[in-house]
Amino acid sequence: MILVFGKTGQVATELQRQGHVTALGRDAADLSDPQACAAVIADLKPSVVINAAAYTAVDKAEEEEALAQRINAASPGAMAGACAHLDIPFLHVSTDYVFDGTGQRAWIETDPVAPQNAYGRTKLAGEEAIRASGARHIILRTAWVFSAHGANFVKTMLRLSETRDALSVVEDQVGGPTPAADIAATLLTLADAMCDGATGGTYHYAGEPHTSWAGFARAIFEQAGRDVTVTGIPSAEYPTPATRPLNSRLDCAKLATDFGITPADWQGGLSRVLKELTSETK
Ligand SMILES: NC(=O)C1=CN([C@@H]2O[C@H](COP(=O)(O)OP(=O)(O)OC[C@H]3O[C@@H](n4cnc5c(N)ncnc54)[C@H](OP(=O)(O)O)[C@@H]3O)[C@@H](O)[C@H]2O)C=CC1
Ligand SMILES: Cc1cn([C@H]2C[C@H](O)[C@@H](COP(=O)(O)OP(=O)(O)O[C@H]3O[C@@H](C)C(=O)[C@@H](O)[C@H]3O)O2)c(=O)[nH]c1=O
Ligand SMILES: [Mg+2]
Repeated sequence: MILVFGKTGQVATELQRQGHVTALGRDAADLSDPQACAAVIADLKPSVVINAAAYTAVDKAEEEEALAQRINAASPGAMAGACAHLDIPFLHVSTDYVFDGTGQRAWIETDPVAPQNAYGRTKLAGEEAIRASGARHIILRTAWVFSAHGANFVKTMLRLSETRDALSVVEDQVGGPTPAADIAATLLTLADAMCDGATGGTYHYAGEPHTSWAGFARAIFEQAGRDVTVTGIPSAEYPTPATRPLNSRLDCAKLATDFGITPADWQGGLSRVLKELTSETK
């Protein structure tokens, strides 16, 4: 049995579509309660666990860091501990926001981390708790996740285009938008490999080609056929409670070398997500 924490989120939804998984929502496992998360693993005795739940509200985390820390660090740590006890692999999703965003080069897995906001600090603490647990694990760092479900930048842009014909979007934050469907497929492949005895570790997986949020917005409006003018602005002109890293590029070569998994094609993924959204006549 593949046990998934998370049911309604972007990655959790795609995992349920693509894999034969048992997905636990907040009602079955609340990540603000680490002991309850560990107990459910001990109880169900799955063959592998994937954690696709997290506190992902980046700005709100600035005010709720203690809660975000329980959800993003204490609970994944407790889950990993329970997996170590059962001797089963644990797969977890982390973020580009563990990096400080300096430089232009794509980050490799061993680069120094230095999160710039509360969400990033809690996600980094989650990584550290998992590594300390003794569980055989994969920490898959990804970035800029989008899908037809849940809250994401694509859906925000489409919503804004209903009432606006011009938008200002930051152009100095650069990264790789990543379709949730590709993350789910990658996690399922990695879960198999881990069950077959792969060593695991920390890996980067994101979409290519790299672009800015402004570039991503332009691609969204172009593919969706919406006539919205996007003006690229520096981050300083779009103040938010949480500071975002400027350089979010993730180097995904290690995943290709060890597992033959290449970066996601976000432009193709965007086309599929837009089709799905139109077929739902949203
Ligand atoms: N979104 C992004 O751009 C990125 C995400 N990631 C990481 O990828 C992973 C998946 O993210 P994504 O699919 O986008 O997440 P979403 O924001 O789409 O969904 C978050 C999920 O976590 C659940 N959740 C939140 N709090 C709790 C709680 N206390 N107890 C139980 N469940 C809870 C939510 O359930 P509910 O519906 O009940 O609130 C929801 O299912 C996360 O680890 C995230 O940090 C990494 C990089 C980028
Ligand atoms: C709506 C809007 C946003 N922006 C900017 C703000 C921000 O810098 C950028 C993206 O906005 P978002 O709020 O979608 O970004 P954010 O919620 O920070 O997205 C992040 O979520 C977490 C969970 C991650 O792990 C990251 O990889 C990343 O995907 O666009 C504009 O410049 N103009 C706009 O009109
Ligand atoms: Mg957001």
